[in-house]
Amino acid sequence: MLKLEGVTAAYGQSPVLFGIDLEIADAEAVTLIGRNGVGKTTLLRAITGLHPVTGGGVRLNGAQVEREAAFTRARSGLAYVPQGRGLFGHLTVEENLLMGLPALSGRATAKREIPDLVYDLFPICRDMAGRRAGNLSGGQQQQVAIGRALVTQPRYLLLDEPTEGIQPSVVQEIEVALTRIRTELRVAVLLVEQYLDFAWSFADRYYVMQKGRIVETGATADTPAHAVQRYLGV
Ligand SMILES: Nc1ncnc2c1ncn2[C@@H]1O[C@H](COP(=O)(O)OP(=O)(O)OP(=O)(O)O)[C@@H](O)[C@H]1O
Repeated sequence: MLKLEGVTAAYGQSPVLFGIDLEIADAEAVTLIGRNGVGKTTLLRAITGLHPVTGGGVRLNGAQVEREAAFTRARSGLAYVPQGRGLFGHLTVEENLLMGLPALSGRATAKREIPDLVYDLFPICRDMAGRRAGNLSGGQQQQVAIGRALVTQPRYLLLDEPTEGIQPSVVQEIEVALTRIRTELRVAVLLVEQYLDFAWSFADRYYVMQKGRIVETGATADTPAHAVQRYLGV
């Protein structure tokens, strides 16, 4: 279980997150939606340790991790795919994938190689292994970025707007892969997403954020997507 309790964060003197409570069970798919600028990216970065919290707690499998460094949290099973994918464009696809391996160094049992499953889920990672990541299409880069996150063998995968700027056929492929990641690998997914149809089709539960606060939560099966559309504007 990943659990946030009253998480607050700020940029300098400006508070951005005001007491966020949120939880994700093992292998659960949860989506976090809200307009631009409400604090979604900051929240993901606070969970991963890339942005400091000013208060509240982040619990990962029962352990308080809000003061732990990002690499420690990665070793404990948190993986993050940032908005814009965060690949190294001048490095090859394979070199980008290998970047995920250091996160395994704390786990004696882990095999320090790219798991076959990454290639199985995203064949592009093998087919384009020697190509510079920067030369791939947006959709291909997104698949490599998720593949790299999986190399760390996470229990929780945090994704920031993976469908942004990606053509619909690739969005579908990504959804199929994410569903397999959940059901076959039993990895929980927290998906920040503006594309509601995708978010609703994928996630079991949702949280809505407004101005740094969670204002609504529920099961996607109980709430039609159009009922939350107003939170995203037109
Ligand atoms: N580096 C920064 N320095 C100062 N303020 C920032 C910084 N990054 C974000 N902010 C501000 O913090 C607030 C939350 O931003 P954040 O990026 O977390 O929102 P978001 O919901 O992810 O939006 P988007 O969908 O546009 O990424 C915004 O008001 C933004 O302007």
